[in-house]
Amino acid sequence: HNNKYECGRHRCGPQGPPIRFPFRLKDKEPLECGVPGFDLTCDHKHNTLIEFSSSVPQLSIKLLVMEIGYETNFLYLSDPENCLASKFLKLINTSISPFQFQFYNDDGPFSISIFNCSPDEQYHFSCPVYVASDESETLLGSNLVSCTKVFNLSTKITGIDSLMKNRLLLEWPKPNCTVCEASGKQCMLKNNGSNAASVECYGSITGPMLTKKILFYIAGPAFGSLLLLLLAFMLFKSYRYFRMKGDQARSAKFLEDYRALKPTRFSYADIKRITNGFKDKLGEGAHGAVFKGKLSNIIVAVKVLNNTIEDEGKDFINEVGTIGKIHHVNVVRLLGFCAQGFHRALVYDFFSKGSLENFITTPDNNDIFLGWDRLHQIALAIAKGIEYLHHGCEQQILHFNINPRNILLDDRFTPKITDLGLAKLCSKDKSAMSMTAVRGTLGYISPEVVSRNFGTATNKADIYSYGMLLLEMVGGRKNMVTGEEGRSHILYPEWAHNLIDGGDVHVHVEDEHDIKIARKIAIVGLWCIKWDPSNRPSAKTLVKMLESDGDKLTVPSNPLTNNSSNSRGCLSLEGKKHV
Ligand SMILES: Nc1ncnc2c1ncn2[C@@H]1O[C@H](COP(=O)(O)OP(=O)(O)OP(=O)(O)O)[C@@H](O)[C@H]1O
Repeated sequence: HNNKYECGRHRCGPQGPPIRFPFRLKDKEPLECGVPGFDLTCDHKHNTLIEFSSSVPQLSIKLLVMEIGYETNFLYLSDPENCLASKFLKLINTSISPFQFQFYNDDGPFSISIFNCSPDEQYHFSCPVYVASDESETLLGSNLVSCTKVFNLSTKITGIDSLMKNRLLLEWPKPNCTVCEASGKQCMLKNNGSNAASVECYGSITGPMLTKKILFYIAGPAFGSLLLLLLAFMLFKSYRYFRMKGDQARSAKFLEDYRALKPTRFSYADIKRITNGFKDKLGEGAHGAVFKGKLSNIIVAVKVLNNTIEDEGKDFINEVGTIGKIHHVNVVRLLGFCAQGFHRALVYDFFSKGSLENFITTPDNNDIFLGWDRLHQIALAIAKGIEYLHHGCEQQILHFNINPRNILLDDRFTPKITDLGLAKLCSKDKSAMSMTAVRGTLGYISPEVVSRNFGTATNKADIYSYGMLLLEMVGGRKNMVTGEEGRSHILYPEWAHNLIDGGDVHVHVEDEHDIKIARKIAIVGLWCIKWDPSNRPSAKTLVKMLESDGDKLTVPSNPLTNNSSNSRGCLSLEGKKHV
């Protein structure tokens, strides 16, 4: 009993049956681990063997233990030489105690025949002796013409057929551990092994067997998983390494392009990485969503375009090439782009203050209002940006969508015109409500762009939009009117003329200097929105007008003078100082 925990820990090989009471691994386990007659051994191939010895040495045989049915008291054997039939002849003449062959209970004895076949026939069989449970049938079926019957046996032993399959079933009546086994416990003889009929249960099978089980069922897979993990880790490391190498190369290329003021082409995977899986969304416009990203320590904004078509993106790349050549302090620079399958993206510098729209407000909104000097600087800088687009490039560039949302501000409130050429880059407009991709944003579109009846669209369309933007900056109101009622105001903003009434600016302004600025911006704005494009100033003139002190600027006439007094778009400024 002291050694009981030494018992039941063995197996000859990973596939072999577990060896526990009443079996014992001879020479490895103490005697009390098993019962006499149940000794097993292992061969050098890790097979489990049982020996049935006889006083006549030639009759002693060793068979392979394939399976031990501890809960059913069955032992499944086979012959390592694959000639179980000949071994069977010896077995029935040998004591196989404590085992017995399985017996029929009901059907009584039956006969078997054992044949010796000529060498010619023997190749059909694994060994010279053939067993048939039904003589004639087997002989006919197998056409054993050159076999001679060597043995006839009338027996109640069942399962003889399985000898042909090299399988023999033995059972042991005692000791009977089925109860212990069924309850997951270990089994041992009572009273120190004096009576094989009487057993008791203790511990659990999983206890002593655990080490083995751990080895075979847990440690094995665990080790395998560990190996897999190690492999995966190494793969991941090398992937990271090559990715890092790739990233470094891309970063180097990007920095090179950046210095050369050239947009870099990125793959969609790059775009994903730059935006960290599109994590930080800055906003969404009519053409797509904008995400914050990082590239070689440069913070970028990535615009992922909607409504793209899958093609080689040649037009897109050409267009991007043109836009990529545009470099001006007041125009957003295109750092890179992506054209892969359906994917189209544009990579720009990131501007922390967002768009000018965030700062369109009345002067009394101290938290947002930028101050008249700064507004003036912004207005002038935008005009310079437009002047560059219209007159400073090889090819005239028309924006067609100047509006406060498309003016971004950097840390020092330097304005940058963005969304350049987007109308051309995008195949279709998503939001028919607020935008017409080719024409611009409602509220900023010039009459001739809305309808060709009013003339042809020229660079003066951008001047019109810019004028609306200036008037918004002064009036502090959003120039977007939606719904049926607002339609006429979009076409011609009467309210803008009310900003300047009789030469005075109708905005809440205290300081003389500020009044001058507000007046100047408003007058320039009004000139820009003249109905006839030819009456609008060019971008060059705009710059001059805004750079002048403004005293000599005349207020343009209001084409709607007759009904302007009851204008629905009138700016309500009650209670504020009229200057
Ligand atoms: N380069 C950038 N840096 C910082 N923010 C940006 C940048 N580009 C765009 N944004 C922000 O992303 C949001 C969406 O911009 P986007 O240009 O797509 O739309 P929009 O101009 O508002 O609309 P639309 O495209 O219809 O004119 C806006 O809030 C804008 O301020």
